Amino acid sequence: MHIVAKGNAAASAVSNPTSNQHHQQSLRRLGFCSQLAAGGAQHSSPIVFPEKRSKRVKSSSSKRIELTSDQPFENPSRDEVRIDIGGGIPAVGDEKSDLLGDVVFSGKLVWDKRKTSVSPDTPNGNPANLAPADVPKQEPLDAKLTSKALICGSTILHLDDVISVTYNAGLRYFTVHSYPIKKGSCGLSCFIKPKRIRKDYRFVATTVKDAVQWVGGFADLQCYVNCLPHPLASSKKQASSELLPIDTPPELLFKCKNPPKMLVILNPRSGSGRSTKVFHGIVEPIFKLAGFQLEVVKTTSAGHAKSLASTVDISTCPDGIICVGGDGIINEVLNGLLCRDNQKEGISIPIGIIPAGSDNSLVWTVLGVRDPISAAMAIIKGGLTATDVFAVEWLQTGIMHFGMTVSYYGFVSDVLELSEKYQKRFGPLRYFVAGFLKFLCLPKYNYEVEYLPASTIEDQGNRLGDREVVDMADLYTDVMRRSNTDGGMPRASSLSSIDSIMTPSRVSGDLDTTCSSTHASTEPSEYVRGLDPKTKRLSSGRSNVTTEPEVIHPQMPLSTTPNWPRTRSKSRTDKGWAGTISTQDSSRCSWGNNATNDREDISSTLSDPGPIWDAEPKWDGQANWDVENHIELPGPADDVEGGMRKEMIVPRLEEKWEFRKGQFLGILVCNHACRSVQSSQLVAPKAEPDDSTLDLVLVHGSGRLRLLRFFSLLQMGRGGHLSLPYVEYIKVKSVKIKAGKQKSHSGCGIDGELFALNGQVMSSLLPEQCRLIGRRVAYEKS
Ligand SMILES: Nc1ncnc2c1ncn2[C@@H]1O[C@H](COP(=O)(O)OP(=O)(O)OP(=O)(O)O)[C@@H](O)[C@H]1O
Repeated sequence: MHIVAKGNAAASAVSNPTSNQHHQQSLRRLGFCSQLAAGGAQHSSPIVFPEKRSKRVKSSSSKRIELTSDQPFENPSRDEVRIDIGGGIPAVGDEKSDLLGDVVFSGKLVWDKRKTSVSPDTPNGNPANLAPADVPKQEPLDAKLTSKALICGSTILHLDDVISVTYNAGLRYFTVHSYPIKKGSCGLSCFIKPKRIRKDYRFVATTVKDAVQWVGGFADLQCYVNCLPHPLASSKKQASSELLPIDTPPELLFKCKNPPKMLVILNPRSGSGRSTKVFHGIVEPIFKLAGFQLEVVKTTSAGHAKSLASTVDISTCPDGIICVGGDGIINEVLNGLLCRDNQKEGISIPIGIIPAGSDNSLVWTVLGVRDPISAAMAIIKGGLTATDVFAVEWLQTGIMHFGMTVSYYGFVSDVLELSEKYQKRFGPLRYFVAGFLKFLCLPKYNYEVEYLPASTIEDQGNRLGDREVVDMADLYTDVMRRSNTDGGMPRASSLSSIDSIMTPSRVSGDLDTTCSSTHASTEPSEYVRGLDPKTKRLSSGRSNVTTEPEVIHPQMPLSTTPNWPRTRSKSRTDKGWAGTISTQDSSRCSWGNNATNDREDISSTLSDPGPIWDAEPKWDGQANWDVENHIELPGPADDVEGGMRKEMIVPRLEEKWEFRKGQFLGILVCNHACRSVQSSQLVAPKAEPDDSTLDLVLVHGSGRLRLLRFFSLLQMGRGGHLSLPYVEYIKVKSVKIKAGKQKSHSGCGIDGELFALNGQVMSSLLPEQCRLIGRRVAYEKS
């Protein structure tokens, strides 16, 4: 292993400049962020956000030092405590220490562990009460700031855990604010959940200019910097020789960027009322530390969040909306966003989630975080994770409701409905009570289910010759118009109930199997029978229809469009996402295999920005989500926005809708794996939130024994429930469900909202994806 350059040489090169000009050049050469501040007004506690520094950091790569295993730190202090924050990162000197990334800056630092009093002037922990020359009498340690960590002596502080850095202009001190995971002591660690706690590390650089370099290095690495005025500036005290003049030269200030501005929608009833405490007590201070500007609105009733999201002026919260609560409040916000006049803008508004409800399956499953601090850090670190959105459409009325987690029918939706009655009396226990009662008097549920397996589309997508060209505009869905009218029952509760539904005490089995497996072509459902002739043929899988003119019946669903319902009457040009529909439809339907791969590429780009020097600033200026962060799937070039009629390719007449009819204990249509925060439950292990498919779980039959076996295996979280002989698990593009004759058991739950299942509903994915703020982390880490 080789040392490319000596870190201290680089450090001293900038710490002793001969002139201001030389100094600025040095800073530039090293890629630091000493950009001219916008005037001297920056003394007023500016919050600093890094600029696009990637190129500068990159260009300095020749001067960067590679951290290698044969470059041990010299003279580590004896009383130094090694803090391996984050776990699993090797100690400096280990053969894997290059995992800590490229060195951005190196030099000497003193880790000042003395306690300082916290005053109103120093809320961020910088030592205003210490005299500038009051440096602890400790030996300076070799220190390096790498792209992944700050290493001081044998201490490693991972940047993943860092929220921001506070620096007072003109001082040698700077403070790093972090929330590392505190592990339990060895004996208890397996019983105690790892928890993040705040830790502030104060360091003293060799010189003021060095301090600026260190802080600039953090800014280069996308850490937020709170740059405060000199502590003596206000008291007009004489600056010592070590201090810079009160009017700090502008080249030593970091350029201020607009801090992220977001709207927080907080459901004060979530999690039995703990959400307010969670937000104000735990999460808000973290956002403040990171410089976020938040406008907090507490909901006053069910539906408030939806109306807020549908009407909010996005220029007041250009960086997104943060939902504080359970899955229900997120669902409201999603539906509100999709109700906006400009739907394309609506769905592109990023959604952040702070879990504070009974269950938060979405953020846990998709981002891998389940505690509020980790969720806040994911938002602060930024990045976007694309997530499919499904629409459940009531085919007879055209009403739509959107979701990102799951829609469900049968026993679970019945329990949710019943649990509403016990909300006040039992709180979160209501699911258990309702589940138990429902279990004791378990009804029989009858449904007709039609589904379009995902593989059918992909197979057909490869057979170019068999495709039919359909005018894209005819397939455009007027989703907004119909989704504005909500129908059905009032909301009952969330999916969390699946987890906590029941532990039955009595079992009596009833092992009837009444499912029938029929092909849609031979036994179309009533709904399919009601379609126009062409649609019927499309749905039934016959392959001899080619060019006859298409008749579109208002209010009539079309089964040729597996991923989205088709348009009725809305004009094409005024709909924001028409163009993207064209692109995505094509990729979803016609080039299924390629599309899947391309989509994964795109998703991974979103989730992983690559090396830090290639990363864009996360909150750079005013967000323009359409342009800067638009998630677009690959597909043929189109120009719908320009008014051209687009064509898309739809698999021709080969859609093999499968048909099931009979008794079902439950039907679950999952958009992601549906992990539960409360247990190891995992409903759809193969589901991915961005794979353009839905995962259908059919629990056939009736009877308590079946139900008990299913739930017992479901709770184990190993997918055992899917191996039961009466459970089917299929990846699908679209599902149609219709209740049997027992109208009393016909609820439909969507992400915690409960609706009446009147007539037939169809679940399918929207062509656009939603953006959750944050990147996925490994589940174990949270
Ligand atoms: N101020 C309010 N008063 C009453 N209900 C509200 C209020 N704000 C939101 N709601 C409703 O509460 C529902 C549940 O919210 P959320 O999912 O955030 O909490 P939760 O604790 O997970 O609840 P649950 O376990 O019942 O789903 C939302 O769907 C919304 O309709």
